[in-house]
Amino acid sequence: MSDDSRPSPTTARAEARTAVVIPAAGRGVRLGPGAPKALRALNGTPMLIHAVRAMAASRAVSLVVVVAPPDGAAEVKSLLDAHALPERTDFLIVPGGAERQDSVKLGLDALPPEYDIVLVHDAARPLVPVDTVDAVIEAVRDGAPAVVPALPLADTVKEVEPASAAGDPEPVVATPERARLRAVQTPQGFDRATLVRAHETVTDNVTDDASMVEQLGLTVVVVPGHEEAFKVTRPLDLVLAEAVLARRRLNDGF
Ligand SMILES: Nc1ccn([C@@H]2O[C@H](COP(=O)(O)OP(=O)(O)OP(=O)(O)O)[C@@H](O)[C@H]2O)c(=O)n1
Ligand SMILES: C[C@](O)(CO)[C@H](O)COP(=O)(O)O
Repeated sequence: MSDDSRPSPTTARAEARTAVVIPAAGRGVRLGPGAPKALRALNGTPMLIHAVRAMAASRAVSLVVVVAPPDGAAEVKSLLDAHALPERTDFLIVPGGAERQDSVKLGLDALPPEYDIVLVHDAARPLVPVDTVDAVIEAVRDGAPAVVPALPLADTVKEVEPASAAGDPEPVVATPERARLRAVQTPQGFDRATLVRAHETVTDNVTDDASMVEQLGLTVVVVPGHEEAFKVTRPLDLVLAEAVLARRRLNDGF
């Protein structure tokens, strides 16, 4: 017997609630000595707070799970309490793990059952514009199991045979066709059940969540990324991030 009052799968996805997991437990070794990267300041405000605000700026996001440095959950709670954040958004804080993948899994494990769409967003990408966040959510709502924002590359990329010892030469093995390559950013968006299955199934070391979904044999959809969604990885990235914030302040007229 059919039940016409039951929502179709497409309608159900369009109405699904969205949560964001923000892995913020990394040390930031490539940025140099100092506090864990997510807690370092950009124009006086911790990078993590910028990232949380970037996610909470989307009206579709009703929960943000911050995955804190393993011994830093109390500090992260104090930071969230001390900064203005949208009241419509709920927050959870969980301690992170040894690798990014472990931290994302710990964040996923903390999600309440009512969230069917999950975004995973690096604290290290504090300046992603809300339009990019919304485009990712929209594509998941439209039915994609996994969505990544991405940009074409400016550099030519070479595949090399990695040196076995420091200083050894690294012969080039191949030059992939640049027009077919994309630099992938976050937030990456997922149907929750798919992302949970990917984290339960894939044990290889991977550098992003979408590649785990690829390993399940599912299609990952690309939407346009944004230059301001770059990852703060090395010291020069801090200079760029502060310049972007200064330009935004000028454009906003304060
Ligand atoms: N064990 C880890 C490692 C990384 N991350 C998070 O994953 C995101 C992307 O990682 P990356 O930029 O590599 O950060 P770090 O691991 O801190 O950087 P590095 O590799 O230079 O130490 C960051 O927001 C980082 O805090 C995490 O939550 N848990
Ligand atoms: C997830 C990611 O930001 C996509 O580009 C990236 O792979 C993270 O890499 P990292 O080495 O953990 O910074």
